[in-house]
Amino acid sequence: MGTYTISGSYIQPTFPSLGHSPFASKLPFIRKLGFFNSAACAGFSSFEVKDVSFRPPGTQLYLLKDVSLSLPEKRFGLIFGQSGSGKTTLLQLLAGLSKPTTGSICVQRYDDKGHPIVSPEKLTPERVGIVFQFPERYFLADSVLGEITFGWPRQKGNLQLKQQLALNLQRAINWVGLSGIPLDKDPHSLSGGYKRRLALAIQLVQTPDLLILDEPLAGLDWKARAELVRLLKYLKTELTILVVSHDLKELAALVDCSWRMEMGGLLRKEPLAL
Ligand SMILES: Nc1ncnc2c1ncn2[C@@H]1O[C@H](COP(=O)(O)OP(=O)(O)OP(=O)(O)O)[C@@H](O)[C@H]1O
Repeated sequence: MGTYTISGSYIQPTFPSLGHSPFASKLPFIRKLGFFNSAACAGFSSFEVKDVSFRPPGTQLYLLKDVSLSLPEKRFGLIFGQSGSGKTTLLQLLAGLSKPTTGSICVQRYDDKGHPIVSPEKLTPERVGIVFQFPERYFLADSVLGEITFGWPRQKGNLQLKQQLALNLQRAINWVGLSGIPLDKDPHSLSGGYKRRLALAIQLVQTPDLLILDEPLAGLDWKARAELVRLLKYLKTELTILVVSHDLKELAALVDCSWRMEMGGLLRKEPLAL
């Protein structure tokens, strides 16, 4: 693993060449590294799912049928619906973990008047951060810093990328309110709420254009849930967030767009009725 100099609240990673890490094959697919800097120009972007159907390879059953949705940047979207209806399946497609059988998942740029500018771009996995249900179950490192940097490049070179990662790391830790936690603390010893913050920080290091959360409040006590909702309210000012959750009441104040997933993988827009 790389080594890190921690001085005050600053972190300086150094990356020795380790060749092929024995952990590489176990690297969870959620630790994707990538960068995308949204073009700073007028107008806005929207994440657009168009007529997506999905049938797992080798099966005849469609889990999603003609799903369409549009989520403008810096908005908070919520998908709800019965267990087994296909919500997680849709998130996996958005994160690029499976490919739609038909349909497209794109980012469309619009001008100030809402007219599309240029052709839609494919939403690539590097532009998406995903935090699965109970992300703490996938923690592998024995320190907070090790957990955040687990998927970072270990080989020599690409200094610019590493410097950028270190800066992003500092920002992600501040964003999620982990700056008071020693970076050498065992992540397994954190409280439930802080484990979720850590899972978020891991994804925020890559500055995702779209942050996807599957049941972010599940399994937390009331206090940790309230704190996480507050954190999501703040993150919403910086990022586009799409959440799958059964906790409609607690998230309602954050939600800009909502959809119900019907059994059989049919998605329809539906405002929250609380
Ligand atoms: N690879 C697969 N092959 C066949 N069926 C699958 C596959 N993956 C998921 N399913 C089935 O697809 C349906 C939708 O699953 P999914 O996990 O997306 O539902 P969900 O709405 O997220 O449920 P929950 O709220 O319980 O997480 C379920 O019936 C599930 O068993």
